[in-house]
Amino acid sequence: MQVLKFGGTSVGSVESIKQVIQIIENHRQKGDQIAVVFSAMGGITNQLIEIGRMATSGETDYMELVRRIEDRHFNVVKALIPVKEQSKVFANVRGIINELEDLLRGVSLIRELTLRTHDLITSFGERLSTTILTECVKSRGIPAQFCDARKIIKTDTQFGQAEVNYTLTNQLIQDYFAKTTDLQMVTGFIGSTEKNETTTLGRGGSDYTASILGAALNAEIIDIWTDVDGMMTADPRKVPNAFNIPTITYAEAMELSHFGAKVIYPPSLQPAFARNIPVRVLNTFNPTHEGTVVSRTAERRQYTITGISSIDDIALVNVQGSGMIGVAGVSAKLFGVLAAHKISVILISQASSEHSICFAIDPRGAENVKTILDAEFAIEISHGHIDNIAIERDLSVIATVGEGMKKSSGIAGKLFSVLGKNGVNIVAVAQGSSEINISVVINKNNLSKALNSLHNIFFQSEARVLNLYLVGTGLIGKTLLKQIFDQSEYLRLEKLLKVCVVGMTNTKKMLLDSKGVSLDDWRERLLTEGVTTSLPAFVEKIKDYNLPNSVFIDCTSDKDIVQFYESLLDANISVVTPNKVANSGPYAEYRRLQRTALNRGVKFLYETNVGAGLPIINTVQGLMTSGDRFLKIEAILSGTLSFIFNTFRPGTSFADVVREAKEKGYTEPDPRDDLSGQDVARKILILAREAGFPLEPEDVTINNLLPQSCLDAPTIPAFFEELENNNAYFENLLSTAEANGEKLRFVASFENNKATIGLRPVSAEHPFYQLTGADNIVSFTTERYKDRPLVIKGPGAGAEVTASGVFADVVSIGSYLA
Ligand SMILES: NC(=O)C1=CN([C@@H]2O[C@H](COP(=O)(O)OP(=O)(O)OC[C@H]3O[C@@H](n4cnc5c(N)ncnc54)[C@H](OP(=O)(O)O)[C@@H]3O)[C@@H](O)[C@H]2O)C=CC1
Ligand SMILES: N[C@@H](CC=O)C(=O)O
Ligand code: NA
Repeated sequence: MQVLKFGGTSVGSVESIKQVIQIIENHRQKGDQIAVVFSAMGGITNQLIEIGRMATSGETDYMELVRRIEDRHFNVVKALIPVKEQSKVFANVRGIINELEDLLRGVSLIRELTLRTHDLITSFGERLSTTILTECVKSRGIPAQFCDARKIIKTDTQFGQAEVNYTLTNQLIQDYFAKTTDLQMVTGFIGSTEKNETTTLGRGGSDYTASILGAALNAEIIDIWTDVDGMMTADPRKVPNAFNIPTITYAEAMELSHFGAKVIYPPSLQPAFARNIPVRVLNTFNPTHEGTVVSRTAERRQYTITGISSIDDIALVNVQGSGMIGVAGVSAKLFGVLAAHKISVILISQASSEHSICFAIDPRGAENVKTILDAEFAIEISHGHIDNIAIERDLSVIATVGEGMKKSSGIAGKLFSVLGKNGVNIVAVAQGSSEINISVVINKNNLSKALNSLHNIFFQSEARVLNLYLVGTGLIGKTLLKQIFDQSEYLRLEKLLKVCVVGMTNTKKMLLDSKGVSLDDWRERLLTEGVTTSLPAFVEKIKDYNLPNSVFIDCTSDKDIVQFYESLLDANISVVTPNKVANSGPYAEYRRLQRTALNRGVKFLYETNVGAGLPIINTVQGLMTSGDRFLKIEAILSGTLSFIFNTFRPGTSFADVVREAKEKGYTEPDPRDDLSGQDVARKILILAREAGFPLEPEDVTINNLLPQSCLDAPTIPAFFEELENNNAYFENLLSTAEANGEKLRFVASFENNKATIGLRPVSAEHPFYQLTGADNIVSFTTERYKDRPLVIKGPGAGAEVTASGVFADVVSIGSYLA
């Protein structure tokens, strides 16, 4: 025997009823022995409740609503039952409606609606739907019989939420089914007392009917047909990556449903659970989908977590005071008074110090609870044993549920760590010793971020999502976007990383899309959909979005953007940048950013500040971490100047060589920064700081290479003009060096707390002599690398190598967050 139950949407329209009939026919064709339970047509129960209310308050137009109910059922008859059989069914439906009308007339006369009458009125929904469904099935040649559940489900007299008398009910069901071979079409939701008064079974009523029936008949399975593909790992409206759960245990379903998953109401499945009968949740509108099987034990799973659920709005009540420590009976009194006032408590947490108890409630009742507790604990409060009763609002609870969590270590660690890394403060925690639910209370504004980051971390076959915000779509920015686009498939498959660019801006326009901007047409979208921008507006948007695993990438050379870094890091957003400005300003500012990132558990990465993609900063940090000490740094740190002095020949134009360096993407946006030595000064300053020396910008001595007129040039074109004017000067520099068999190198050095940069002729024996192209070279002499220095050498400028360095920093944040 299999029991099928169809909910309100499944029997809500002609089209859906066709699906239902098809499902029933499929079972019949397979020879399955089935019984079918029906809810009222979607919306009818609420209408009946409204009609009851109207009749009680003397509103006469309730008859209009009754007409509409009748019409809706008649329309199904007209559409699904052959014409010659219709009149009999119309008469049948009319008979039921007449009974309802008589009842309502009585109610409107006495102007009183008891719970008992209320139950009787609402019973008409299931009686009407099941009557029609029975006729529809019969008209297709299936021997079916209408079964009024009031004959077989016996309850007490708690109208509205009656208790089932299982001994009597099981016997009645078994006797009834023993006597018939016809397909039984059973009204859900309703039963009757021993005196045959109509009762209803409360929330989840028709599921309950199916469960009672299944248990009494020892069914193989109970199929609950709904309008969704079973239960999901999270609410898909809040977590777009949520997916179907194929199997779940009763206990898990219970924990998840308590937290708002509305697909089924697991307490109504208790009779099936007690007899170990699996319940399958299926979709009438997608009948081939496997749905979710709820059973006593779930199969071995891929994930330790089964689902994540939330109650979006709660208030937390905190009862605290030194007078509570070691005093028995405080919680009994507290929860006793709450129970007496029928206040439902969602979550409780008490630390072993016994100094405070906090509990979560529906925020609508918060003021009332405060009044009640203030009165109940008035004496304790006046004596100072209990502080004031404090209410905290705008909170949410997230429940992470799964049998796989039992006796499995590291789950809580992972949960707290991912929330921590995303800046989600945990206000309260509760985990029962059943170990299948860890509930955390957080601020409501972090709910979406928390749900999505937890879902992302616990359902591991999914790629981790990294949300990127890019400022600067110039040379480095656009190259980075291209590299991310080209590499996205690899990252997804090999690194389980989904890199989403959710925001981008330049000086003209910004574009934000929380689903991610596709990187094949970002340029067009930025141009057409982008809106007027400013850095404060962009940063504000980022904070509003409040997405998990966020990274801010500064690919500008802007000097003012630095002011936003700290607040971004503070909001748990990592920062990656090739822009050297932040790290080469006042030392205190540099330190503050480092500390903020550290305190917040996020990353501030800038490998490309020195030597573009060459692993220079990482190397220094590695040496520092492992306890080495720096004695001397000697380096060529400008790709531009390297290129220039490797390319310039007497008799050619120095300005043209600088132009070529710019075209090749080696120079700063403003090439005066390179030629003035400013860029190199910043780099050696950053290196010295990374090596543990608290240098200020003015501690770097710049031996300038340019004639004064070039330094004074007010604009970039004027600068190039001055370079042309001074060609002889540059030729002279070069030929003097060459006459001595030397080459010109712009060298930065740091030793004995002193940083110096400047042009230096080097002879053939010097390791910097052989440098070609736009290469950089850095030589570190340290305690451990004293006899022979540690040397890093290679291309130190250019779009591809720089963007790839930025990219590597971004990906390392992905690995860190995972
Ligand atoms: N080239 C190289 O080899 C290396 C470069 N770097 C660093 O990379 C950074 C970027 O260089 P590059 O790509 O060549 O520079 P570009 O001039 O090509 O691009 C800069 C981008 O930043 C945008 N921008 C500037 N200021 C703002 C602002 N206030 N708000 C929003 N957007 C802004 C510009 O907007 P718009 O398009 O509207 O002008 C532009 O898109 C620099 O800091 C540089 O030092 C670091 C290592 C190596
Ligand atoms: N302009 C710089 C680029 C890297 O920071 C250089 O030439 O090295
Ligand atoms: Na580097």
